[in-house]
Amino acid sequence: MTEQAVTRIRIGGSEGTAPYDVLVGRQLLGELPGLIGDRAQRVAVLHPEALAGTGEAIREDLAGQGYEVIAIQLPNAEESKTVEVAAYCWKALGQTNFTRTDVIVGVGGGATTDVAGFVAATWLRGVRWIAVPTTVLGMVDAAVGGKTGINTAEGKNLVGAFHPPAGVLCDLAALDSLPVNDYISGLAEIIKAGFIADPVILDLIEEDPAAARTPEGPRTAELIERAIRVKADVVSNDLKESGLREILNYGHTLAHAIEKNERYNWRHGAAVSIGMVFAAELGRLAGRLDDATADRHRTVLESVGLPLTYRGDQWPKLLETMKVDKKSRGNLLRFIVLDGLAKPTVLEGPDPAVLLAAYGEVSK
Ligand SMILES: NC(=O)c1ccc[n+]([C@@H]2O[C@H](COP(=O)([O-])OP(=O)(O)OC[C@H]3O[C@@H](n4cnc5c(N)ncnc54)[C@H](O)[C@@H]3O)[C@@H](O)[C@H]2O)c1
Ligand SMILES: O=C(O)C(=O)C[C@@H](O)[C@H](O)[C@H](O)COP(=O)(O)O
Ligand SMILES: [Zn+2]
Repeated sequence: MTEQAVTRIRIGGSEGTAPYDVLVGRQLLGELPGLIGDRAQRVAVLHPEALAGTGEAIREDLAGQGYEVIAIQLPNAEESKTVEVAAYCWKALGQTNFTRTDVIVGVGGGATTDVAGFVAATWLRGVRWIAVPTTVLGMVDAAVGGKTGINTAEGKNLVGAFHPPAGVLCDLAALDSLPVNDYISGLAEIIKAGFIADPVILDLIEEDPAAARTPEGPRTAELIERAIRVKADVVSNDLKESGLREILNYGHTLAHAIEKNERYNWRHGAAVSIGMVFAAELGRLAGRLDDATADRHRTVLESVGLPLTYRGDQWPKLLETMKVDKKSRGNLLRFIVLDGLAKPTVLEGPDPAVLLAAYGEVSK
Protein backbone atom coordinates (compact mmCIF):
# COMPACT_ATOMS: atom_id res chain seq x y z
CA MET A 1 0.00 0.00 0.00
CA THR A 2 1.40 3.44 -0.90
CA GLU A 3 1.72 6.10 1.81
CA GLN A 4 -0.58 9.07 1.29
CA ALA A 5 1.39 12.33 1.02
CA VAL A 6 0.81 14.79 3.83
CA THR A 7 2.08 18.36 3.62
CA ARG A 8 2.89 20.09 6.89
CA ILE A 9 2.95 23.89 6.95
CA ARG A 10 4.22 25.51 10.12
CA ILE A 11 2.62 28.63 11.54
CA GLY A 12 5.18 30.39 13.68
CA GLY A 13 4.15 31.23 17.21
CA SER A 14 4.15 34.95 17.89
CA GLU A 15 2.92 37.40 20.51
CA GLY A 16 2.99 34.74 23.22
CA THR A 17 1.15 32.07 21.23
CA ALA A 18 2.46 28.60 20.43
CA PRO A 19 3.43 27.53 16.90
CA TYR A 20 1.23 24.94 15.22
CA ASP A 21 1.01 22.98 12.00
CA VAL A 22 -1.49 22.94 9.17
CA LEU A 23 -1.64 19.45 7.68
CA VAL A 24 -2.93 18.93 4.15
CA GLY A 25 -3.65 15.45 2.89
CA ARG A 26 -6.16 12.66 3.22
CA GLN A 27 -7.38 10.57 6.12
CA LEU A 28 -5.97 12.95 8.68
CA LEU A 29 -8.51 12.41 11.43
CA GLY A 30 -6.17 9.88 13.03
CA GLU A 31 -4.05 12.93 13.98
CA LEU A 32 -6.80 14.30 16.26
CA PRO A 33 -6.03 12.37 19.49
CA GLY A 34 -2.36 13.38 19.28
CA LEU A 35 -3.35 17.04 18.99
CA ILE A 36 -5.97 16.80 21.73
CA GLY A 37 -3.44 15.22 24.03
CA ASP A 38 -3.92 13.28 27.25
CA ARG A 39 -4.48 16.21 29.60
CA ALA A 40 -7.95 16.61 28.12
CA GLN A 41 -10.77 14.59 29.59
CA ARG A 42 -13.60 16.16 27.60
CA VAL A 43 -13.84 17.13 23.94
CA ALA A 44 -16.58 19.22 22.32
CA VAL A 45 -17.02 18.64 18.59
CA LEU A 46 -18.77 21.62 16.96
CA HIS A 47 -20.10 20.92 13.47
CA PRO A 48 -22.76 22.33 11.12
CA GLU A 49 -26.03 20.60 10.37
CA ALA A 50 -24.72 19.65 6.91
CA LEU A 51 -21.96 17.58 8.53
CA ALA A 52 -24.06 15.75 11.12
CA GLY A 53 -22.67 12.40 9.96
CA THR A 54 -19.05 13.57 10.10
CA GLY A 55 -19.60 15.11 13.53
CA GLU A 56 -21.06 11.87 14.85
CA ALA A 57 -18.27 9.77 13.33
CA ILE A 58 -15.65 11.96 15.01
CA ARG A 59 -17.57 11.84 18.28
CA GLU A 60 -17.69 8.06 18.22
CA ASP A 61 -14.06 7.73 17.26
CA LEU A 62 -12.84 10.03 20.07
CA ALA A 63 -15.17 8.35 22.57
CA GLY A 64 -13.53 5.07 21.57
CA GLN A 65 -10.18 6.64 22.51
CA GLY A 66 -11.44 7.27 26.03
CA TYR A 67 -12.52 10.93 25.86
CA GLU A 68 -15.88 12.14 27.13
CA VAL A 69 -17.19 13.70 23.91
CA ILE A 70 -20.12 15.98 23.26
CA ALA A 71 -21.16 16.91 19.74
CA ILE A 72 -22.71 20.36 19.37
CA GLN A 73 -24.62 20.87 16.14
CA LEU A 74 -24.63 24.42 14.76
CA PRO A 75 -26.76 25.94 12.01
CA ASN A 76 -25.19 25.93 8.54
CA ALA A 77 -23.16 28.85 7.23
CA GLU A 78 -23.50 32.43 8.53
CA GLU A 79 -26.56 31.58 10.61
CA SER A 80 -24.14 30.08 13.10
CA LYS A 81 -22.08 33.25 13.52
CA THR A 82 -24.35 34.84 16.11
CA VAL A 83 -24.11 35.57 19.80
CA GLU A 84 -27.13 33.31 20.37
CA VAL A 85 -25.30 30.33 18.87
CA ALA A 86 -22.18 31.15 20.89
CA ALA A 87 -24.34 31.32 24.05
CA TYR A 88 -25.87 27.94 23.19
CA CYS A 89 -22.35 26.49 23.00
CA TRP A 90 -21.32 28.16 26.31
CA LYS A 91 -24.36 26.56 27.92
CA ALA A 92 -23.48 23.11 26.58
CA LEU A 93 -19.91 23.46 27.84
CA GLY A 94 -21.11 24.63 31.25
CA GLN A 95 -23.47 21.70 31.54
CA THR A 96 -20.65 19.24 30.92
CA ASN A 97 -18.17 20.87 33.33
CA PHE A 98 -15.80 21.69 30.49
CA THR A 99 -12.49 22.74 32.08
CA ARG A 100 -9.37 24.55 30.98
CA THR A 101 -7.60 21.32 30.01
CA ASP A 102 -10.48 20.22 27.77
CA VAL A 103 -10.48 20.79 24.01
CA ILE A 104 -12.88 22.08 21.35
CA VAL A 105 -12.78 20.66 17.82
CA GLY A 106 -14.40 22.76 15.06
CA VAL A 107 -15.34 20.65 12.02
CA GLY A 108 -16.82 22.53 9.08
CA GLY A 109 -16.48 25.57 6.86
CA GLY A 110 -15.17 28.98 7.84
CA ALA A 111 -18.38 29.92 9.61
CA THR A 112 -18.12 26.88 11.88
CA THR A 113 -14.42 27.28 12.65
CA ASP A 114 -14.92 31.02 13.30
CA VAL A 115 -17.57 30.19 15.92
CA ALA A 116 -15.70 27.21 17.36
CA GLY A 117 -12.58 29.33 17.73
CA PHE A 118 -14.58 32.16 19.27
CA VAL A 119 -16.22 29.83 21.79
CA ALA A 120 -12.76 28.42 22.59
CA ALA A 121 -11.36 31.94 23.01
CA THR A 122 -14.11 33.01 25.38
CA TRP A 123 -14.86 29.88 27.42
CA LEU A 124 -12.99 30.19 30.74
CA ARG A 125 -11.05 32.99 28.95
CA GLY A 126 -9.49 30.55 26.56
CA VAL A 127 -9.27 26.80 26.01
CA ARG A 128 -7.35 24.88 23.33
CA TRP A 129 -9.06 24.19 20.04
CA ILE A 130 -8.38 22.30 16.83
CA ALA A 131 -9.69 23.24 13.39
CA VAL A 132 -10.84 20.62 10.90
CA PRO A 133 -11.83 22.74 7.88
CA THR A 134 -14.08 21.01 5.36
CA THR A 135 -14.38 23.72 2.70
CA VAL A 136 -11.76 25.17 0.36
CA LEU A 137 -12.19 28.54 2.01
CA GLY A 138 -11.80 27.09 5.47
CA MET A 139 -8.62 25.24 4.51
CA VAL A 140 -6.86 28.11 2.77
CA ASP A 141 -7.98 30.92 5.01
CA ALA A 142 -10.53 30.76 7.83
CA ALA A 143 -9.02 27.92 9.86
CA VAL A 144 -5.51 29.33 9.66
CA GLY A 145 -4.26 32.31 11.62
CA GLY A 146 -6.40 32.50 14.73
CA LYS A 147 -8.95 35.15 13.75
CA THR A 148 -12.19 33.96 15.34
CA GLY A 149 -15.52 35.74 15.60
CA ILE A 150 -19.20 36.31 15.01
CA ASN A 151 -21.30 38.88 13.15
CA THR A 152 -23.60 41.51 14.65
CA ALA A 153 -26.51 43.38 13.11
CA GLU A 154 -24.08 46.26 12.45
CA GLY A 155 -21.49 44.31 10.57
CA LYS A 156 -19.42 41.29 9.78
CA ASN A 157 -17.04 39.75 12.35
CA LEU A 158 -17.41 42.77 14.62
CA VAL A 159 -17.00 40.66 17.76
CA GLY A 160 -14.12 38.25 18.08
CA ALA A 161 -10.69 37.40 19.35
CA PHE A 162 -7.27 36.34 18.10
CA HIS A 163 -7.03 32.79 19.39
CA PRO A 164 -4.91 30.43 17.26
CA PRO A 165 -5.78 26.75 17.12
CA ALA A 166 -3.44 24.01 18.35
CA GLY A 167 -3.50 22.45 14.89
CA VAL A 168 -5.36 22.46 11.57
CA LEU A 169 -6.27 19.28 9.69
CA CYS A 170 -7.19 19.82 6.03
CA ASP A 171 -8.55 16.51 4.82
CA LEU A 172 -8.97 16.96 1.07
CA ALA A 173 -11.49 14.11 0.94
CA ALA A 174 -13.98 16.41 2.70
CA LEU A 175 -14.18 18.54 -0.44
CA ASP A 176 -15.86 15.78 -2.42
CA SER A 177 -19.22 16.53 -0.79
CA LEU A 178 -18.95 20.32 -0.99
CA PRO A 179 -21.60 21.98 -3.22
CA VAL A 180 -19.98 23.52 -6.29
CA ASN A 181 -20.94 27.09 -5.33
CA ASP A 182 -19.18 26.70 -2.00
CA TYR A 183 -16.16 25.24 -3.75
CA ILE A 184 -16.02 28.22 -6.10
CA SER A 185 -16.48 30.65 -3.22
CA GLY A 186 -13.25 29.32 -1.72
CA LEU A 187 -11.43 30.04 -4.96
CA ALA A 188 -11.92 33.77 -4.29
CA GLU A 189 -9.59 33.58 -1.29
CA ILE A 190 -7.09 31.49 -3.29
CA ILE A 191 -7.17 34.12 -6.04
CA LYS A 192 -6.74 36.82 -3.37
CA ALA A 193 -3.56 35.05 -2.24
CA GLY A 194 -2.45 35.07 -5.88
CA PHE A 195 -2.91 38.82 -6.30
CA ILE A 196 -1.37 39.85 -2.99
CA ALA A 197 1.59 37.48 -2.85
CA ASP A 198 1.83 34.45 -5.14
CA PRO A 199 1.04 35.11 -8.83
CA VAL A 200 1.82 31.49 -9.75
CA ILE A 201 -1.63 30.78 -8.29
CA LEU A 202 -3.14 33.00 -10.99
CA ASP A 203 -1.09 31.30 -13.73
CA LEU A 204 -2.26 27.85 -12.56
CA ILE A 205 -5.92 28.88 -12.55
CA GLU A 206 -5.65 30.61 -15.93
CA GLU A 207 -4.05 27.50 -17.45
CA ASP A 208 -7.18 25.47 -16.69
CA PRO A 209 -10.03 27.32 -14.96
CA ALA A 210 -12.43 24.38 -15.34
CA ALA A 211 -10.06 22.10 -13.45
CA ALA A 212 -9.65 24.71 -10.71
CA ARG A 213 -13.39 24.47 -10.03
CA THR A 214 -13.36 20.84 -8.94
CA PRO A 215 -11.67 18.87 -6.17
CA GLU A 216 -10.51 16.34 -8.79
CA GLY A 217 -8.45 18.98 -10.63
CA PRO A 218 -4.76 18.05 -10.98
CA ARG A 219 -3.70 21.26 -9.24
CA THR A 220 -6.15 21.20 -6.32
CA ALA A 221 -3.65 20.33 -3.60
CA GLU A 222 -1.05 22.71 -5.01
CA LEU A 223 -3.50 25.63 -5.14
CA ILE A 224 -4.64 24.97 -1.59
CA GLU A 225 -1.11 24.60 -0.26
CA ARG A 226 0.15 27.73 -2.02
CA ALA A 227 -2.67 29.80 -0.54
CA ILE A 228 -2.04 28.38 2.93
CA ARG A 229 1.66 29.27 2.61
CA VAL A 230 0.75 32.87 1.76
CA LYS A 231 -1.41 33.08 4.86
CA ALA A 232 1.17 31.26 6.99
CA ASP A 233 3.90 33.75 6.06
CA VAL A 234 1.70 36.67 6.99
CA VAL A 235 0.14 35.48 10.24
CA SER A 236 3.43 34.08 11.52
CA ASN A 237 4.77 37.62 11.42
CA ASP A 238 1.73 39.65 12.46
CA LEU A 239 -0.84 37.65 14.39
CA LYS A 240 -2.83 40.60 15.68
CA GLU A 241 -2.97 42.65 12.48
CA SER A 242 -0.69 45.47 13.57
CA GLY A 243 0.31 46.06 9.95
CA LEU A 244 1.30 43.33 7.49
CA ARG A 245 -1.75 41.15 8.18
CA GLU A 246 -4.03 43.83 6.71
CA ILE A 247 -3.04 42.62 3.24
CA LEU A 248 -5.20 39.51 3.82
CA ASN A 249 -8.13 41.90 3.89
CA TYR A 250 -7.72 42.67 0.17
CA GLY A 251 -11.22 43.06 -1.28
CA HIS A 252 -12.85 42.67 2.12
CA THR A 253 -13.84 46.25 2.91
CA LEU A 254 -16.57 46.27 0.29
CA ALA A 255 -17.15 42.50 0.59
CA HIS A 256 -18.18 42.70 4.23
CA ALA A 257 -20.51 45.61 3.47
CA ILE A 258 -22.14 43.54 0.71
CA GLU A 259 -22.50 40.56 3.04
CA LYS A 260 -24.25 42.72 5.63
CA ASN A 261 -26.43 44.28 2.93
CA GLU A 262 -27.46 40.77 1.87
CA ARG A 263 -28.27 39.89 5.51
CA TYR A 264 -25.42 37.39 5.49
CA ASN A 265 -27.18 35.21 2.93
CA TRP A 266 -24.36 35.45 0.41
CA ARG A 267 -21.29 33.27 0.44
CA HIS A 268 -18.24 35.17 1.67
CA GLY A 269 -16.14 34.32 -1.40
CA ALA A 270 -18.72 35.74 -3.79
CA ALA A 271 -18.64 39.06 -1.95
CA VAL A 272 -14.82 39.00 -1.79
CA SER A 273 -14.72 38.52 -5.57
CA ILE A 274 -16.69 41.73 -6.15
CA GLY A 275 -14.67 43.42 -3.41
CA MET A 276 -11.42 42.60 -5.22
CA VAL A 277 -12.71 44.01 -8.51
CA PHE A 278 -13.59 47.18 -6.59
CA ALA A 279 -10.15 47.30 -4.92
CA ALA A 280 -8.47 46.81 -8.29
CA GLU A 281 -10.46 49.72 -9.77
CA LEU A 282 -9.61 51.82 -6.73
CA GLY A 283 -5.94 51.03 -7.22
CA ARG A 284 -6.16 51.90 -10.89
CA LEU A 285 -8.01 55.19 -10.29
CA ALA A 286 -5.60 56.14 -7.52
CA GLY A 287 -2.80 55.79 -10.08
CA ARG A 288 -1.26 52.82 -8.29
CA LEU A 289 -2.23 49.80 -10.39
CA ASP A 290 -1.50 49.14 -14.05
CA ASP A 291 -4.40 48.41 -16.41
CA ALA A 292 -3.31 44.85 -17.21
CA THR A 293 -3.27 43.74 -13.58
CA ALA A 294 -6.54 45.53 -12.83
CA ASP A 295 -8.21 43.85 -15.83
CA ARG A 296 -6.75 40.48 -14.86
CA HIS A 297 -8.95 40.51 -11.75
CA ARG A 298 -12.07 40.35 -13.89
CA THR A 299 -10.79 37.68 -16.24
CA VAL A 300 -9.49 35.26 -13.63
CA LEU A 301 -12.46 35.66 -11.27
CA GLU A 302 -14.98 35.31 -14.10
CA SER A 303 -13.16 32.28 -15.51
CA VAL A 304 -14.03 30.25 -12.41
CA GLY A 305 -17.59 31.58 -12.18
CA LEU A 306 -17.24 34.23 -9.47
CA PRO A 307 -19.39 37.40 -9.63
CA LEU A 308 -17.94 40.77 -10.65
CA THR A 309 -20.77 43.26 -10.18
CA TYR A 310 -23.22 44.49 -7.56
CA ARG A 311 -26.32 46.70 -7.50
CA GLY A 312 -25.50 50.33 -8.31
CA ASP A 313 -28.23 51.82 -6.11
CA GLN A 314 -26.73 50.34 -2.93
CA TRP A 315 -23.65 52.59 -2.74
CA PRO A 316 -24.81 54.94 0.06
CA LYS A 317 -25.61 52.00 2.35
CA LEU A 318 -22.39 50.18 1.50
CA LEU A 319 -20.33 53.30 2.17
CA GLU A 320 -21.96 53.73 5.56
CA THR A 321 -21.24 50.12 6.52
CA MET A 322 -17.61 50.35 5.37
CA LYS A 323 -17.04 52.95 8.08
CA VAL A 324 -17.11 50.22 10.76
CA ASP A 325 -14.54 48.13 8.91
CA LYS A 326 -11.77 47.10 11.33
CA LYS A 327 -9.15 48.84 9.21
CA SER A 328 -10.87 52.22 9.71
CA ARG A 329 -9.22 54.63 12.13
CA GLY A 330 -11.60 57.25 13.44
CA ASN A 331 -13.26 58.74 10.38
CA LEU A 332 -10.48 57.55 8.09
CA LEU A 333 -11.47 54.82 5.63
CA ARG A 334 -8.56 52.54 4.72
CA PHE A 335 -8.36 50.04 1.85
CA ILE A 336 -5.83 47.49 0.72
CA VAL A 337 -4.92 48.16 -2.91
CA LEU A 338 -2.13 46.93 -5.17
CA ASP A 339 0.86 48.97 -6.32
CA GLY A 340 1.35 46.17 -8.83
CA LEU A 341 1.04 42.40 -8.89
CA ALA A 342 1.89 41.00 -5.44
CA LYS A 343 2.57 44.50 -4.12
CA PRO A 344 -0.21 45.18 -1.62
CA THR A 345 -0.32 48.50 0.15
CA VAL A 346 -2.71 50.68 2.15
CA LEU A 347 -4.74 53.47 0.57
CA GLU A 348 -5.89 55.84 3.29
CA GLY A 349 -8.80 58.24 3.06
CA PRO A 350 -9.37 58.13 -0.71
CA ASP A 351 -11.29 61.02 -2.23
CA PRO A 352 -15.04 60.18 -2.07
CA ALA A 353 -15.27 60.88 -5.80
CA VAL A 354 -12.62 58.23 -6.49
CA LEU A 355 -14.49 55.74 -4.32
CA LEU A 356 -17.70 56.44 -6.18
CA ALA A 357 -15.96 56.14 -9.54
CA ALA A 358 -14.45 52.78 -8.52
CA TYR A 359 -17.90 51.59 -7.47
CA GLY A 360 -19.24 52.79 -10.81
CA GLU A 361 -16.94 50.26 -12.48
CA VAL A 362 -18.29 47.46 -10.28
CA SER A 363 -21.95 48.34 -10.66
CA LYS A 364 -21.93 48.45 -14.45
N1 LIG B 1 -11.15 33.61 10.45
C1 LIG B 1 -10.67 33.93 9.28
O1 LIG B 1 -9.49 34.28 9.12
C2 LIG B 1 -11.56 33.85 8.07
C3 LIG B 1 -10.99 33.89 6.81
C4 LIG B 1 -11.83 33.79 5.71
C5 LIG B 1 -13.20 33.64 5.89
N2 LIG B 1 -13.71 33.58 7.14
C6 LIG B 1 -15.13 33.35 7.35
O2 LIG B 1 -15.47 32.08 6.82
C7 LIG B 1 -16.85 32.04 6.49
C8 LIG B 1 -17.06 31.41 5.16
O3 LIG B 1 -16.60 30.09 5.20
P1 LIG B 1 -17.00 29.02 4.09
O4 LIG B 1 -16.88 29.60 2.76
O5 LIG B 1 -16.23 27.80 4.40
O6 LIG B 1 -18.55 28.83 4.30
P2 LIG B 1 -19.44 28.10 5.40
O7 LIG B 1 -18.72 27.76 6.61
O8 LIG B 1 -20.64 28.96 5.50
O9 LIG B 1 -19.82 26.74 4.65
C9 LIG B 1 -20.62 26.77 3.50
C10 LIG B 1 -21.70 25.68 3.54
O10 LIG B 1 -21.11 24.42 3.29
C11 LIG B 1 -21.48 23.48 4.32
N3 LIG B 1 -20.35 22.56 4.37
C12 LIG B 1 -19.15 22.76 4.96
N4 LIG B 1 -18.32 21.76 4.64
C13 LIG B 1 -19.01 20.89 3.86
C14 LIG B 1 -18.67 19.69 3.19
N5 LIG B 1 -17.44 19.18 3.24
N6 LIG B 1 -19.63 19.08 2.47
C15 LIG B 1 -20.88 19.61 2.35
N7 LIG B 1 -21.25 20.79 2.94
C16 LIG B 1 -20.32 21.41 3.68
C17 LIG B 1 -21.71 24.35 5.52
O11 LIG B 1 -22.52 23.72 6.48
C18 LIG B 1 -22.39 25.56 4.88
O12 LIG B 1 -23.75 25.31 4.67
C19 LIG B 1 -17.32 33.48 6.55
O13 LIG B 1 -18.07 33.68 7.71
C20 LIG B 1 -16.04 34.28 6.59
O14 LIG B 1 -16.21 35.51 7.26
C21 LIG B 1 -12.91 33.68 8.23
O1 LIG C 1 -6.94 36.48 8.27
C1 LIG C 1 -7.10 37.68 8.00
O2 LIG C 1 -6.51 38.57 8.59
C2 LIG C 1 -8.06 38.07 6.94
O3 LIG C 1 -8.34 39.24 6.76
C3 LIG C 1 -8.60 36.96 6.10
C4 LIG C 1 -9.96 37.24 5.50
O4 LIG C 1 -10.08 36.44 4.36
C5 LIG C 1 -11.12 36.85 6.42
O5 LIG C 1 -12.31 36.98 5.74
C6 LIG C 1 -11.19 37.53 7.76
O6 LIG C 1 -12.15 36.92 8.57
C7 LIG C 1 -11.54 38.99 7.68
O7 LIG C 1 -11.24 39.56 8.89
P1 LIG C 1 -11.85 40.91 9.43
O8 LIG C 1 -10.91 41.27 10.50
O9 LIG C 1 -11.92 41.88 8.31
O10 LIG C 1 -13.20 40.57 9.94
ZN1 LIG D 1 -12.09 36.43 3.68
